[in-house]
Amino acid sequence: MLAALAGEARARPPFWLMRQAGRYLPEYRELRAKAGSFLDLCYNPDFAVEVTLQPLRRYGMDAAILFSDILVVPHALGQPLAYLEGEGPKLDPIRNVAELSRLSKDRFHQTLAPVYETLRRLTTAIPDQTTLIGFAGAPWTIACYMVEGGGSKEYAHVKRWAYGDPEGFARLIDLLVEVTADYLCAQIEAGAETVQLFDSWAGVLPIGPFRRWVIEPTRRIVALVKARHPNTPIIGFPRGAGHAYEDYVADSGVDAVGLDTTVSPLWAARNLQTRLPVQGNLDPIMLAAGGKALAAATDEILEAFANRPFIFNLGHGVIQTTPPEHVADLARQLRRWPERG
Ligand SMILES: Cc1c2[nH]c(c1CCC(=O)O)Cc1[nH]c(c(CCC(=O)O)c1C)Cc1[nH]c(c(CCC(=O)O)c1C)Cc1[nH]c(c(C)c1CCC(=O)O)C2
Repeated sequence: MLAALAGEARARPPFWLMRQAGRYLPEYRELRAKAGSFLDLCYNPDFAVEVTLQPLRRYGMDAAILFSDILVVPHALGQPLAYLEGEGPKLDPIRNVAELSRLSKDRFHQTLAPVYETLRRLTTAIPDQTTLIGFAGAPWTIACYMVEGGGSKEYAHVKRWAYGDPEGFARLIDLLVEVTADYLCAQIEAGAETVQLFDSWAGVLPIGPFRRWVIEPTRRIVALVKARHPNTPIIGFPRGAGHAYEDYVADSGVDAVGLDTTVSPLWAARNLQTRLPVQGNLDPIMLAAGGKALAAATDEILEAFANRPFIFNLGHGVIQTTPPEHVADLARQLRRWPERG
């Protein structure tokens, strides 16, 4: 995977899957029940290491992604967070500049110390040739959850703040740029060999605000991390960016880009710089569906990206109802390539 990130086209592309650890695996559900809450799982290095290793044992991915969540960052800034069964994450929303005073950097690294410990242990727990991936949410996406107080359909609160009081909203984004760069550096110092910035809600913004709240904060984080760790590749994943993918890769400074499910592989192969490593972009529902359609969709992606640096992945995370056998089928097909399944 590091060779692909350095710009090498591999005959057999490396692969890993976003959300490769999680509820579709029975061994995850078992450990999750033992841990109690999801946050207990994230902040307990014994559990987090074990959960990170579970998919590798079954499928031998080329990379291990740290088991944690993007929302530990607002949590470490002091914003109360809970994961409610069947409802997803809930935070006490922050809706204006005055409410920013509820956040504090004082206990940030202390709260996240178990995450760094998990990475340190993973450096020796994973096979030598397996790449260790760290991650964080990008400021826009983290702000979406912090302001809405959880997931949302419209992202109306966060957009109204960003559009109506850009100077005030910039204070939240600036704080997130600073702590996220610091967090990624600490992950690299603990052993992460590459880091991915998840911007899951990049696609809800029109182009002007997209430049200001997606590209610009990402560019600043990349510059801050590169100043301390110039050789660690950074993968950007601006999900739903559409045509703005071109601007994102041209202006953010990321070393590689994750493509979501809606991006045509042929469009990407034609329109993104040929030396730029790309990652993606099988529809997670295709993986859940399985069978011939899965095999054909996989071949199509592999063919489109055959002669460029490429990392096979999904276009978004593995969904809970995915049969584990389908992941085994996919791994077998990827390992055989360029021989057809
Ligand atoms: C938006 C986002 C979140 N978290 C994440 C994102 C960005 C990627 C994306 O767009 O999906 C990123 C994430 N979340 C998780 C990882 C672990 C590493 C991996 O295997 O990829 C990573 C990289 C574990 C998780 N994060 C979460 C779970 C499920 C928790 C459980 O066991 O109940 C896991 C395994 C919880 C979570 N965390 C989040 C939501 C919306 C939810 C609830 C949805 C759900 O329950 O599936 C926030």
